[in-house]
Amino acid sequence: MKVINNQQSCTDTEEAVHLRESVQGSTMEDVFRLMEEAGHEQVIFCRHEGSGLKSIIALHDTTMGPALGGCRMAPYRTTDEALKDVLRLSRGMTYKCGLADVDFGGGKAVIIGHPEEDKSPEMFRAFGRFVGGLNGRFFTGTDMGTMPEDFVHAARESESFVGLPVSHGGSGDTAIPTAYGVMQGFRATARHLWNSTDLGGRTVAIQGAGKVGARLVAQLVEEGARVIVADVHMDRIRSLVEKYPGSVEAADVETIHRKPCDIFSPCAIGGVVNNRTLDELACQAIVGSANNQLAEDAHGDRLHERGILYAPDYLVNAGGLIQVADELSGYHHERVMEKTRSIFDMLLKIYQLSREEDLPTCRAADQLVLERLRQVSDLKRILLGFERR
Ligand SMILES: NC(=O)c1ccc[n+]([C@@H]2O[C@H](COP(=O)([O-])OP(=O)(O)OC[C@H]3O[C@@H](n4cnc5c(N)ncnc54)[C@H](O)[C@@H]3O)[C@@H](O)[C@H]2O)c1
Repeated sequence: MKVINNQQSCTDTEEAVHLRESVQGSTMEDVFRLMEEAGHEQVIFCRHEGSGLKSIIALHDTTMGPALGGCRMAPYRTTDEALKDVLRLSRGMTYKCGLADVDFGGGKAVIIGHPEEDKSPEMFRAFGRFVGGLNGRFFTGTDMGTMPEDFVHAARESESFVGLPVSHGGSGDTAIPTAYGVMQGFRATARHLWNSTDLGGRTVAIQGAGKVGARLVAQLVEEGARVIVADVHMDRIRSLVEKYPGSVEAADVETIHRKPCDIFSPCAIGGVVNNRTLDELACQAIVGSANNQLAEDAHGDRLHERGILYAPDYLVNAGGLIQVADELSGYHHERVMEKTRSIFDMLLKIYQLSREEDLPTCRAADQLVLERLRQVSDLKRILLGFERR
């Protein structure tokens, strides 16, 4: 990042003066203020003229290990919007890694650009070089707007990439462990609410029948549950209703959250629990794969007041993260599924803490993450070795 000296020199161009004024005005100060507010360690701005790459990498917390998190590509309207997104997402990754009990910290990258128009192999190679320059402080892969194939180019420049296509050493579709983790979430919720992990006879309303949602429908039907499902792609719903007659019912995307059910499962978009939907929810619990289901933390407090049990999304959807993290220790499918199974126990622990301390579950989960960070940083006080400089 270019830092301009306070003093104006007599050789300054008009452009340099303008840049200094905008930097002095607020931008640099704001980046540090934003980093301070959420506790970020490092923010890196990357620009490559030839490929048009403009990227921001944010490392939130590396107490538990190198930062791990996807790289999102989106046509952000302003740098400010991109910066705020990467700061928010990277902080979320610290929490996700904390509860998933993986030895990684929180990080994320964004590339500013249109995923369908602006990509090129050179752009991802340039990104690969910037990530490589972090010398193992950050590992990344796909997120919204990026595909495993994009990182085949990036991986030519550095080894800090995960989630590559299987033909390039990646571990394959993360929706498999993600759906498995959500099933653990359903079972833990059933145990907590109804004292049995059996989902037979329960009604689950699933918003989004994509890679994760469609897998959940199949598994729930197999366990004897009744499923209500909505998706903006009507063909996906039609084929599920035809495949599972009598067990699956179609619902409208606008009203699925209002359907009376045991569990509402958001598996499409974020922010589904918001000021508009909160009072309309007719479920006993919310357990789903979508990221950032609560529009704001305060909505978690209101769910608690309403007596709706909320399974923190960053725990329940951690199966995909567990899989890509495992790639860095030589991927092993059974090990991934075993670790993903532990979402069941962790969720029960959160529900228990929430009940004992009358805390919203989202706050109980945050508390457990902070406790893990404290324990790991205490462990790291033990010196591993000494290298003569
Ligand atoms: N796949 C993973 O490993 C993984 C991991 C963690 C989190 N997640 C999150 O889980 C969610 C589902 O992931 P996925 O891999 O199944 O994605 P996907 O893109 O395969 O499926 C999403 C589905 O939601 C539908 N949809 C979009 N907007 C909708 C709306 N307003 N109402 C109803 N349906 C709508 C889409 O048509 C699509 O069928 C996403 O929010 C994703 O970020 C996924």
